[in-house]
Amino acid sequence: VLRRRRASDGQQPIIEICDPVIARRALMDNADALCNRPLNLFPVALVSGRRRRHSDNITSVPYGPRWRALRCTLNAAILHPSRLGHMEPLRLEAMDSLVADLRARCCRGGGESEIVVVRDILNAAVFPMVARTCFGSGVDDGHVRAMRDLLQDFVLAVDGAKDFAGSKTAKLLHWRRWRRFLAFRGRQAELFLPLINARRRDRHLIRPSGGGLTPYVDLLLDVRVPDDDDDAALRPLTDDELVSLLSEFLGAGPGTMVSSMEWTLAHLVLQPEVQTNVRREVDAVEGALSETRVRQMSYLRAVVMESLRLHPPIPILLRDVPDQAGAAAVGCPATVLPPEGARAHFNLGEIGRDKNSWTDPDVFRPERFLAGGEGEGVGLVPGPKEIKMMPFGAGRRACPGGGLATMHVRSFVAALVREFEWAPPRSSGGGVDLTEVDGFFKVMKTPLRAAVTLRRQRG
Ligand code: HEM
Repeated sequence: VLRRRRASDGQQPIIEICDPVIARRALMDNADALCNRPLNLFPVALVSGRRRRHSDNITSVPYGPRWRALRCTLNAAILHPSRLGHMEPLRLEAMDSLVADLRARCCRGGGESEIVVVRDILNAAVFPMVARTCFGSGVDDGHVRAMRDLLQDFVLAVDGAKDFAGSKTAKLLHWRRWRRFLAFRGRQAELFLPLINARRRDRHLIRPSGGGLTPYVDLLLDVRVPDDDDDAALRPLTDDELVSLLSEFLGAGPGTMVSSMEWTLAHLVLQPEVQTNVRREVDAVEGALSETRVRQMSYLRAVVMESLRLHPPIPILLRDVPDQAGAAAVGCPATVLPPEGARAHFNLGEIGRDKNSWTDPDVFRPERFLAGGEGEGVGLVPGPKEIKMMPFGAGRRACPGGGLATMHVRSFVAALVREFEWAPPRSSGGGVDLTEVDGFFKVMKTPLRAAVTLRRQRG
């Protein structure tokens, strides 16, 4: 339940929490004691060599006025439920282009089923949508591809960097990888700054993208944050901060959503009866898969919730345990806390599979989230009473993007199930391997390959 082990870089002990009751006590009852992430773990902070107070995106900024200003900016204009509708044109466009692409592949194959690597087709559809949420609809395909490649390389480098974070000796040993890692920030700046400057220059002339959606970069250009030395004085964001916040948005969104879509489709491939139930619900709806229509699909919601319970796309939630109050919050005797503090790792996969919360916790059974089921009333982010799962975290630093992300995931799955049949590939072994790999994201060790067959032509 409560495991203690030392971090691989030998720096701070890790307190691993797998019990939802301890997680609730730590993150809800003792929210004040645990409201920051361990900064020395963030490769971005390592690369920039910044001091703590200069950390510069929402994930890494310490809890306080600057965090509040940045988080409110993202929430108010993009993630707030009242704004989600503005995202609809971009989402429908991305779904249409994914469906058209898959349909063309099926037709070229003469109506036979086509084998697709699901992660690849999803990445190709989701990333451009998120990039346009950031930079506006005018950003060209070449730039979008370059950003996607860079972010993918970054995720790979971060996964590789884990074993040498913080340790000087290890850094020397892995100096090649380290240098490559150092180069990322420069490459991000080279790629993003021309786009930021173009928006700086032209944004007043350009209509908002996606039917009223103001690109994230425009919001960031307008925001004023408390100054580092004087909270009462406000200043615009620096170029460095802009690059970091945009990278965070591009990194947080597509990877998590594609992971969730891939896991969900894997279960639909393995359990055709679940796929049929989703299809029945989706087929009952005529016309575009608007947000309003998708919201009414309760079985689809249950399927996505069940997928998030079993395979939370972010495997571990991190908190800095700086002092005795923090140690007490995670149920750790203060006497075992070394002067340099500790890190708390909340294992989201194990918390979602707790046998005291769920019957047959390892079984994929969406019905548990329907009315009368044991998961009825469980939300994306837990309330103060109880934690049964927390794929979007909990407490002050919980993910602000859950509403948007699950709307994207549900809509894409609905579109793909409406147009195509999904089955295991008959050739090449034919199996679906549900083995997980925990890196930056929780992904399928063997990327899902599925046999896709066109169901019907839509007018
Ligand atoms: C399925 C998709 C997603 C999952 C599973 C996910 C999960 C998470 C988790 C577990 C955390 C840590 C929460 C904590 O420490 O308590 C987090 C933080 C965060 N997420 Fe997400 N996320 C998703 C999508 C998104 C999207 C689409 C955005 C932005 C548009 C986003 C923005 C953020 C930000 C800014 C934070 C840091 C919040 C803070 O420190 O105040 N996420 N996310």
